[in-house]
Amino acid sequence: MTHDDFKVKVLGRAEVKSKLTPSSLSDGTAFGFIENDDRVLINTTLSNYKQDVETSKTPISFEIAGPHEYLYFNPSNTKVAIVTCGGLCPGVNNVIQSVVNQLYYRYKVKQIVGIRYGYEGFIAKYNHQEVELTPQSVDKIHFFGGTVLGTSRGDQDIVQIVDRLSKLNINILFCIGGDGTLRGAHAIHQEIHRRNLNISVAGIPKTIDNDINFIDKSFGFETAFTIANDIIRYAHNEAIGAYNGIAIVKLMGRNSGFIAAHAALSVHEVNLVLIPEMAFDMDGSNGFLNVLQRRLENRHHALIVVAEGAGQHFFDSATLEKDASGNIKNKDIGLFLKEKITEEFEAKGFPFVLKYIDPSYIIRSAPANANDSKFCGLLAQNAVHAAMAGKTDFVVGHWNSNFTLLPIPISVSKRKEIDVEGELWWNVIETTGQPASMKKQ
Ligand SMILES: Nc1ncnc2c1ncn2[C@@H]1O[C@H](COP(=O)(O)OP(=O)(O)OP(=O)(O)O)[C@@H](O)[C@H]1O
Ligand SMILES: O=P(O)(O)OC[C@H]1O[C@](O)(CO)[C@@H](O)[C@@H]1O
Ligand SMILES: [Mg+2]
Repeated sequence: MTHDDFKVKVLGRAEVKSKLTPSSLSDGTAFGFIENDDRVLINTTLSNYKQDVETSKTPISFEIAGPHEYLYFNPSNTKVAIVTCGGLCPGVNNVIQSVVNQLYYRYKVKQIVGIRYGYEGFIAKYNHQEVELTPQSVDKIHFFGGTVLGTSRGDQDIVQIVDRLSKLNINILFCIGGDGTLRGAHAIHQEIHRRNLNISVAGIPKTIDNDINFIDKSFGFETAFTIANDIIRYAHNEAIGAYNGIAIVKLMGRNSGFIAAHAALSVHEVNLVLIPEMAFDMDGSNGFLNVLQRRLENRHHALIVVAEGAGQHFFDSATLEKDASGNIKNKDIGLFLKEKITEEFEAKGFPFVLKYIDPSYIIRSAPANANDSKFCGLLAQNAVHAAMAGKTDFVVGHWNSNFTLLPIPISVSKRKEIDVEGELWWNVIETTGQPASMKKQ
């Protein structure tokens, strides 16, 4: 990838160049506006910088988000739609509320509609009616988990979506969702572009899995692993309460193990973490079962955290099922581990007590915690700034302490995963004391 791949698109030249009133203090000091060439480096190490200088390469960087002085849209006749798609995630209502408030109070945009139940809300056959959104109607929604607009999975016809956007005279569409939603947003943008329409499409990254590329964290992730933290601590009590007690906690994380890794790092009592990115064997002297048995022989209890996407290689790939959006439905690795441990230890006459805990949706249907609430508000404000300036096909992100804007295709070009040779995974290994590899010898 080159520097140019990271350039955010802007809609064609604006007819009306409205100006944003600066945020200023009574002494006239104004909060600065952002210029299009304000950027943050992807890699800030000195060695990387020297290498770029030596090879005369323009380093890869992201556009910094923030208020632009010149607006593409004229607030008095701008109409905005907001849609939420994919699985629930803490903070969706905070984002909806902050988008509405920022548009209404900062930009004086008064026409805002919510699309019901994800992308299917655009499709006539479902007969979902748009709802008007005002600061009054979204007042207090941030106290609740879920999404007041409703959500859905499943492919929808992009042509019909853009027909509906045109019919409603929408100028800006905010798509709140994960990688699937962002792919959908890009497809909508392409159809808008094909028809030469002036509609901006903005993405706001929602996923507890934290698997969106080039974004250091998605909203909801932190709340999800914080809730998991409590559950793991309680599971530890189950493990230590019995001789050779084993507690297994399965956590969401379809393809990436960030929730499991961060939850384990935040608890410190976890002995084994299994994630999708790490291949492991059941048998053999270094395999999972023997590692677990040695742990029990030494300490007489074991706390295991397993991400739902771990160990999928143990299941027959011919029986794989997909959800309505085409995402692979993982088989239950927690139950599989329970069965394998039971089989092995019973056959050996090795005493144990096993509790399997699957908190499932509980970690994602709760309201956002304080840090996520703050993060949601700032992501939303920055998405509004960029969209009002005419940016399109972008997702608002966060990198190296800055809010950023990324072209959507870049953000979905690859799923973000844990590098098992990188710092985060080594932190997990050092904190848990688990072997670096659980592969057969
Ligand atoms: N390539 C695509 N083109 C058009 N629409 C898409 C595309 N990929 C996904 N979508 C649509 O985006 C919506 C959300 O996708 P999906 O169910 O995968 O959730 P997500 O946004 O990835 O969130 P989660 O993190 O919960 O999985 C669905 O309606 C899906 O059909
Ligand atoms: O059962 P659902 O709602 O399709 O979603 C489950 C998936 O959604 C996620 O929570 C991501 O949103 C994954 O961790 C999980 O695999
Ligand atoms: Mg997804």
